[in-house]
Amino acid sequence: MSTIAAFYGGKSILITGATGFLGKVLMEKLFRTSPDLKVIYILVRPKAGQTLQQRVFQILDSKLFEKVKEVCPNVHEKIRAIYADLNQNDFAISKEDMQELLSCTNIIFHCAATVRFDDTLRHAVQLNVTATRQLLLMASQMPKLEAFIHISTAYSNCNLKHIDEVIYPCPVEPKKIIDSLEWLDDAIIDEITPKLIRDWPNIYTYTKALGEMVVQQESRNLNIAIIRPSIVGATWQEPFPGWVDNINGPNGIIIATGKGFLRAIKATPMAVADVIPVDTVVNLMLAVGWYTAVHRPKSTLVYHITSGNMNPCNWHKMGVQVLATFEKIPFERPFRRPNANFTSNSFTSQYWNAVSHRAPAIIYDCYLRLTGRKPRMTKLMNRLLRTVSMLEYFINRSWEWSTYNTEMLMSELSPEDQRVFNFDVRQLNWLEYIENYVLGVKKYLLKEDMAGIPKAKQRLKRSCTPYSTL
Ligand SMILES: CCCCCCCCCCCCCCCCCCCCCCCCCCCCCC(=O)SCCNC(=O)CCNC(=O)[C@H](O)C(C)(C)COP(=O)(O)OP(=O)(O)OC[C@H]1O[C@@H](n2cnc3c(N)ncnc32)[C@H](O)[C@@H]1OP(=O)(O)O
Ligand SMILES: NC(=O)C1=CN([C@@H]2O[C@H](COP(=O)(O)OP(=O)(O)OC[C@H]3O[C@@H](n4cnc5c(N)ncnc54)[C@H](OP(=O)(O)O)[C@@H]3O)[C@@H](O)[C@H]2O)C=CC1
Repeated sequence: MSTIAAFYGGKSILITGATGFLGKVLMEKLFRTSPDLKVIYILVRPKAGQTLQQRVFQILDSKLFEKVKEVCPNVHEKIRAIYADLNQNDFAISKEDMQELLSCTNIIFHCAATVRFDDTLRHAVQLNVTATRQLLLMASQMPKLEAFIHISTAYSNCNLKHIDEVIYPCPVEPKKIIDSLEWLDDAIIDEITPKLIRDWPNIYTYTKALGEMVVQQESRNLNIAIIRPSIVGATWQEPFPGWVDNINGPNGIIIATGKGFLRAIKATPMAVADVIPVDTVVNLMLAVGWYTAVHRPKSTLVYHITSGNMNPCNWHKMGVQVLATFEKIPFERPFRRPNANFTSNSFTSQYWNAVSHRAPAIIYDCYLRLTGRKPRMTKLMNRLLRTVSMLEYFINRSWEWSTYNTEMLMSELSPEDQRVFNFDVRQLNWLEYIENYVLGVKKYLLKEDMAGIPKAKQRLKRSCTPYSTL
């Protein structure tokens, strides 16, 4: 019997960000391995015209939760969706709900965040910093709380090259930033933002670093741990390979390349592609929740969950494998045949953007106009190139993350727990993983029918562009 699975039995668990990519996989694994848990409270806001209940039903009715319904048929009764908006004071949680949360919660997993690179400083601070502080304050009023697990990112200190499992101080105190945002107007905030974020590449990574400082400062006598995943990718094994549900990180790039929109990218082929499967991250989270509650380390431990130092893969290898998979499993109705070039400097990058991206888009828009349709390709291409330019920072550098705490935890687990909550990334076969990843993007993101593969392959054969120049 798994000690970790048994630990979550009978527990009341609070998850923020449960409707997000990581949150859904976390809930799935919890219900599948500990169906006797008492309740999972999730803080949810209504969205896109859907009520909280509709959002919960949509998640539970998805393919991701198919196995859960077999092992935990009453899963609907075990999720308690609580209306909450982390942008508001007290999260706008009703008095009764707050009372229940405060008196019953045993474990907190804080996943909610804005992960947009271009968010405003005001909004990103509110969600990634102030809301974390607010949640810690709530946690300090929970008599039954055993552990508070905060999800950060391995890139919160990406202004450093070697990153240890410690909390690094930020140049300006989070409290000072929170206070000043209260009275500064938006125009001034925009002006001072570059000065504040200094050598961080974007507001997201900067505010995640501030969030960690807040965790350190407000930890009081709580049992807290911080988890820092690198680039979170599709599931590796559980509940099935290749599950993915948003266009963040590599996912949008895979789509744009597979559909033939993106054909060149400024990337360093030998830079480490530090992708980590989402189920690996979730397994570590659950192991950390157990360890923090049971062993109560004296200080806040930080755990890196990255692939680079244990089982490195580089962007070249990834690119080649992604392209090879497109040949076996092509996407439907591509704009052009998928192809990819790494460019090494800004000049060649601009050249390829003009020749391989903007010019074909303009020509295609002329064709659309001439046939009486609305032009759209130039706009789409411009947005794609803007997105790619924001990701470039991360595909042209390598980082070293130390993983002492993560390895220590692995050695503390029983053989059964190491199997059920496997976060040993050394066992990952990249070629197999990437193929399943691309297949998952096709199935779960693009919702393309696998029956269409032979036809898509025939089309690809007829097109004459050389396949890969990577
Ligand atoms: C095992 C997999 C390996 C993958 C390897 C890929 C190989 C692919 C192909 C082969 C060869 C080609 C060369 C390969 C070279 C390697 C390239 C790989 C790139 C991988 C880069 C990953 C870097 C991630 C870095 C992460 C660091 C921190 C990690 C974290 O902690 S948190 C999670 C990260 N957060 C995000 O990813 C959010 C980023 N997104 C944003 O901030 C915003 O979306 C935005 C970029 C600012 C754009 O905002 P907009 O206002 O314009 O609006 P919107 O969000 O609605 O999107 C607009 C349009 O842009 C499209 N789009 C959005 N995101 C992406 C994306 N990641 N890639 C492509 N396109 C994207 C979106 O579809 C919209 O399109 P439209 O509606 O048609 O206009
Ligand atoms: N994905 C990645 O590559 C990586 C992610 N991380 C970290 O992992 C965590 C989870 O990320 P991920 O799942 O990918 O992100 P998602 O964007 O998929 O999910 C974000 C979650 O936060 C919730 N949220 C955002 N704003 C609010 C709000 N005002 N009130 C209530 N809930 C809100 C979202 O709810 P809603 O559905 O209503 O929008 C959603 O559930 C984050 O802390 C992120 O920094 C770290 C490293 C890499």
